Amino acid sequence: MENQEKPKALIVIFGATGDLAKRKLFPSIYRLYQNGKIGEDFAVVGIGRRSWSNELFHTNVRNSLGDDVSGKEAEAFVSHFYYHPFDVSDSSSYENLGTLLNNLESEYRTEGNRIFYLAMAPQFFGTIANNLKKHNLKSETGWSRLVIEKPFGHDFESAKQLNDQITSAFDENQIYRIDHYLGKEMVKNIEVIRFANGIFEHLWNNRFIANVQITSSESLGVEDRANYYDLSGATRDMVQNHMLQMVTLLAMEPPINLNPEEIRSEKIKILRALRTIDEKNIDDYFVRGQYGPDKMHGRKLRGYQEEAEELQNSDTETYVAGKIMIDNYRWAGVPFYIRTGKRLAEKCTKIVVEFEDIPLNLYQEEQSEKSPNLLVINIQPNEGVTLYLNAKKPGVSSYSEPIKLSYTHEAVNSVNTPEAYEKLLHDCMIGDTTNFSHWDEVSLSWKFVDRILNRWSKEEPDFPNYAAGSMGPEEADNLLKNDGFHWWPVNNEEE
Ligand SMILES: NC(=O)C1=CN([C@@H]2O[C@H](COP(=O)(O)OP(=O)(O)OC[C@H]3O[C@@H](n4cnc5c(N)ncnc54)[C@H](OP(=O)(O)O)[C@@H]3O)[C@@H](O)[C@H]2O)C=CC1
Ligand SMILES: O=C1O[C@H](COP(=O)(O)O)[C@@H](O)[C@H](O)[C@H]1O
Repeated sequence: MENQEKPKALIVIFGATGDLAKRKLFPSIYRLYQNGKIGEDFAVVGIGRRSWSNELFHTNVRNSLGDDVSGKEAEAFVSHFYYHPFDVSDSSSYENLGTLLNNLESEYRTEGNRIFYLAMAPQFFGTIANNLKKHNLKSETGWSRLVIEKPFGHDFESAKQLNDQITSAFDENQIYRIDHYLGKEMVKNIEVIRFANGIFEHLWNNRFIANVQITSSESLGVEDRANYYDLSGATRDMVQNHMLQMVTLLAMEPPINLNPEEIRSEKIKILRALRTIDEKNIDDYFVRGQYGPDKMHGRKLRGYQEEAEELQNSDTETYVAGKIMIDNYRWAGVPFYIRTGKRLAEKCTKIVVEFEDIPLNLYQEEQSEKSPNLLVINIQPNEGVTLYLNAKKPGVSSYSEPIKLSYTHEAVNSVNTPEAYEKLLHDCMIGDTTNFSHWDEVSLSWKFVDRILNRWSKEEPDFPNYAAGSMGPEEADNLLKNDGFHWWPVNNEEE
């Protein structure tokens, strides 16, 4: 990792006329610029097929920054952007790109550092990587980094093929596979909460933790991504990457230091310890769902199959819940429940760690009710941590009631925490690979979800099976009920 106060680089965005560039990449680069995380020594080259001029590119970049951004600073920012149209499958066009990069490199004093950001469909990743190598566009004087967007493959086999293609042109340590959950402030905080607090770390094992629940619910439906999503589904879209990454951070052993390699090696051990579920037993561990129509917040909502013509009769899952077992010394017997889905009651990502209850609570009014201690890590939209304890009800009663100790991240810092992409782009510029997925993580997580998907591909589901605006199918509740647990509410008002 370089110790650069204001890293210098040429950022080449393949897919600069697309949605991701507009919604995430340009605004993130702007915030790095505005916050002084990067100085004037950078330039961005945007690539797409559209025959845009530099001026039109500038207008689009400026518009992507929102209405509040205008004036001299916005103009100074967009002046660093250059549009260079070509079809990425046309090998001859890369020569011209090379000339442009060399010219900009001296103009912007970027010391030969180059980021190639592939914000395009994955079928182009291999072609682009090969052409960059073939036409000597990898830097000779500085560093070169290849940033790859998801999805990284469709299953283990296709991910491996893709990996073979890109690693024939770039070394593993030059490849930055984005998982934007790893850039979220509270996901990064998991490690700190665990390893910087004795009261948690000493209890963080199967003697004191009854179960862990990770929910990432979305109120939005498939929106305009039907083409992508219908081939993907919730398991590939969310479980293979974001959900399993959160499981590894919650379950890993303390690293010996904070080097990316050490942290990664602990995460990989967890992925290797995930219980291999026999295909015939998948239904005991995983539940899939697809939303049907319903009303939410007064709006009449369509079911998934009515969202677009090509989705009629689709059997793609828009919801997954699962019980993940980690068969190692620390976690033997502790279920990690995950659930994620579209068109659920609300947008929320939250982790609930349920501690083992005491054998007898003399202060519990209703003995049949359990009131275990909970540690809740709020990832979004609220950011913070809440610890649920039991304390005496005020007044003459000697019964206990749950109370909560809450820390709200935003309120304390009184500024918005950096957006995930902003953080990850900066990490890439300083060469910090901690928050990117290594091939070993990607391959192990594909192998894990492939078993589930294989099993499901052999049986037609009875879809739709949950109403838009609900919290998913009933079977997902049964997963926990069978173990004597229930999902703790994720209602944002709760915290
Ligand atoms: N959008 C999002 O929120 C997210 C997207 N992603 C991933 O990011 C990547 C990009 O997604 P998104 O921006 O939504 O996609 P879009 O369809 O909006 O954009 C695709 C881009 O690729 C360019 N392109 C396509 N074919 C060629 C070609 N042959 N030569 C040169 N340029 C080409 C298009 O430019 P033109 O049309 O001008 O040729 C456009 O800029 C995908 O891998 C997606 O899965 C990941 C997470 C979230
Ligand atoms: O990667 C993805 O994530 C988003 C959810 O991200 P969040 O930061 O809003 O929680 C999801 O909507 C999308 O389908 C998926 O591709």
